[in-house]
This record gives sequence, structure tokens and C-alpha cells, in this order.
Amino acid sequence: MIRDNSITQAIFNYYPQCPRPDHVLGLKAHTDGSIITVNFTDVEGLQLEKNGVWYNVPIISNALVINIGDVMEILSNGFFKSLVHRVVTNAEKERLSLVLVYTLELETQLEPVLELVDDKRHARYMKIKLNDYIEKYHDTYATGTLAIDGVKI
Ligand SMILES: O=C(O)CCC(=O)C(=O)O
Ligand SMILES: [Fe+2]
Repeated sequence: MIRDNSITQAIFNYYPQCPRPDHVLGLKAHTDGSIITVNFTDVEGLQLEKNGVWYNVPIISNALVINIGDVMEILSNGFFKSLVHRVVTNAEKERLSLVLVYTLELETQLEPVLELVDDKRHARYMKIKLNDYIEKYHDTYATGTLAIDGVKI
């Protein structure tokens, strides 16, 4: 499924020092629209959400943080969950992260892989072309909802 035209994006995120971290987020809550995202940073700020609680992702020297993205959630029929995460700002330090976003060819039809669908476990995500999913992703990002919720059956 991952072919020559599969897309990998490298994104540098820069978060300047912020005098009011209690008022300003670095990046609002979202899931990634990727298969996986690899994140390299050496300053805290990334948080993930579980059951309504935000947890700090610790910095481990020279370690990468790997996030599961929406495409993996769809392909795995929900076995792997795409994580909601955000970045908070910091009054003392600026922060830089390098994020590698791995995804598929834009023409790929996303749907749960057939081996993970049977009578007992029906497909939990509707079929959608990656291109169309990305369009939904940008629309929902702007409105603060999650694209993945819109393709659940
Ligand atoms: O800056 C970070 O650590 C995370 C950035 C992020 O979540 C993203 O680019 O999707
Ligand atoms: Fe992200």
C-alpha cells in the first residue's frame, strides 16, 4: 500500500516563548491525518488526551515520539486509535519540533483492510479516497471537530 508516490512531509514547528501560557496554545487539539507521525523535539509541550484528561509527553533524550494517525485507525478498523494531542506554550523557553508525517498516495481508497473485517467485526469506517479525507480533515481542523469522527459507521 505504501508506494513510490506515498507522501512524506517534514514539518518544522516553532513555538516562541509566550508570556501567557494559560491563555495561548501552541497548537490546538487535533489528531494527525497520517499513517504515523514521527516527532523529534527536546522541549516539553506536547500533550495527549485520554478520557478528557491531558497528559504531558515526557522528553526522553534522543528518543522519537511516534503517533498513530487517522489513516492507521481506518486501515486497522479501529484496532489502533489516532491520538488527540495539542501543544502548550512555555513562558521560559522557545520550542522547536521536527515532525515527519507519513501517508499514502492521494488517490488511495481508504477502508479497513479486508482481513480485519468479518461477520463479528464489521467495517467501522466508511470507504473514502485519501484526497477527500484530507479535504474533510482541513475543514474539521478549522472548526475544531475531528475528521475521523465523520467517517465512523
Ligand atoms: O510540535 C509538536 O510537538 C507536535 C506538532 C504536531 O502535533 C503536528 O505538527 O501535527
Ligand atoms: Fe499533530
